[in-house]
Amino acid sequence: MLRWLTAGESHGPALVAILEGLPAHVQVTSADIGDALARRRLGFGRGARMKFEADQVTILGGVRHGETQGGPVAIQVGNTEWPKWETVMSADPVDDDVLAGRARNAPLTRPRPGHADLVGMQKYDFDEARPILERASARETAARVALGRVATNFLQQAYGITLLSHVVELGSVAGPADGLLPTLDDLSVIDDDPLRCFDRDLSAAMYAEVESAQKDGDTLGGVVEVVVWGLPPGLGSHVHWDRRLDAKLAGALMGIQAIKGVEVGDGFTLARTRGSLAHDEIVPGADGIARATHRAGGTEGGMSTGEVLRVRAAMKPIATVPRALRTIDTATGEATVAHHQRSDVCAVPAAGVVAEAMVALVLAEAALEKFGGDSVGETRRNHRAYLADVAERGLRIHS
Ligand SMILES: Cc1cc2nc3c(=O)[nH]c(=O)nc-3n(C[C@H](O)[C@H](O)[C@H](O)COP(=O)(O)O)c2cc1C
Ligand SMILES: C=C(O[C@@H]1CC(C(=O)O)=C[C@@H](OP(=O)(O)O)[C@H]1O)C(=O)O
Repeated sequence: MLRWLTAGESHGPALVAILEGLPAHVQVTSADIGDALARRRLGFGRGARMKFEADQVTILGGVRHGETQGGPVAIQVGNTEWPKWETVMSADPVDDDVLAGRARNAPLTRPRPGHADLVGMQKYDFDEARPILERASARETAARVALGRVATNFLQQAYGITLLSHVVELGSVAGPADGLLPTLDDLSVIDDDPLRCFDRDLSAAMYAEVESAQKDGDTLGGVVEVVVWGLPPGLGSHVHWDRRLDAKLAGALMGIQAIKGVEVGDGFTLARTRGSLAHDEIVPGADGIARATHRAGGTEGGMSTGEVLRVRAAMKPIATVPRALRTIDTATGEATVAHHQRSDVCAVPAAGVVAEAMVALVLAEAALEKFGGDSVGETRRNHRAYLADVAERGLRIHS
């Protein structure tokens, strides 16, 4: 079983992340994790913090000389701004008079609509939003991306599975039509574009959309797609709801801050399509069983089909709108506008990188459930033996 946890606040000293259940001999370095975090920091329309946030990576355990050892992998991602926040966010008690001298410590009593602020204050018995927003902040996604990179290395090294995300919609700019199956070559160039869109014309329109929102003091959401190549058939299961791969992917993607909708394959479009045009017919391929189309997005019956997997996540617009939204001051009960300092105008490309991480973690868990193994070599052998058996039974997938 693969388990993972993160801890830490947005303006605390660091985020920490633990991944437990990974086999020995996964090759991973702090430079790999640093690269993944750098991809998450990119994007057009991100706020001031992303320009200086350095994501200082330290692997604290589970890896020796660039290889996992079979024990839990622990990673720390340091927050560059910590010295400025040390008093306000100190874990140990701080004298009231010292705290009072800190501008950042003004109680946040104007909860921001669209954030966890108000309901968090109600639920956790706080008179201000600071303790809520610190943990609710998407800063935490840096820790998930760190873990996701370890899972991505594992998937690649053990089974030859590769995955990438791209932005398919941004604000009112709609991307590639449903059913389009981007190739690894299409998406390999995506890291050259901070908006992570592989269509140059669309990307240009997306830049204009962000600039226009920025000018208007507004924010944007969008839709990202994660595409996975090289999956074997049979990850997940049809036998019980909580073993379905599509359900696990949807849960993991919805678990990202600000994600409000998930689609597998052509998802919502399929609901508006007649059955004769909605499914992927099974046809003979040159070297195995093939599909005439790719509408299902690579799962049937809660299991990976062995086709390319496609999952989409819809992100709501950033909730800290510069043209501040109405709220109340909870200290006085009076109408006012929400607290606003700096924030992103658009974080959709970053959400795509986070979505990759979540998909990688879910797939790593599902693959280990299917193939087991305490070392990369062992799980690789099990995977190969399964694929050989499927082929022997005349059920090989066309590649
Ligand atoms: C990568 C990423 C960056 C984000 N940056 C911001 C931001 O700068 N300002 C903001 O208000 N919300 C930002 N968000 C979204 C908030 O964290 C999110 O709206 C908040 O947690 C409430 O959403 P929820 O209702 O889905 O939890 C970001 C989300 C992601 C995934
Ligand atoms: C720090 C990150 O994103 C932050 C997510 C975020 C939010 O409210 O979710 C608000 C902003 O943080 P701050 O309030 O410190 O400016 C973003 O910069 C990050 O992605 O690493």
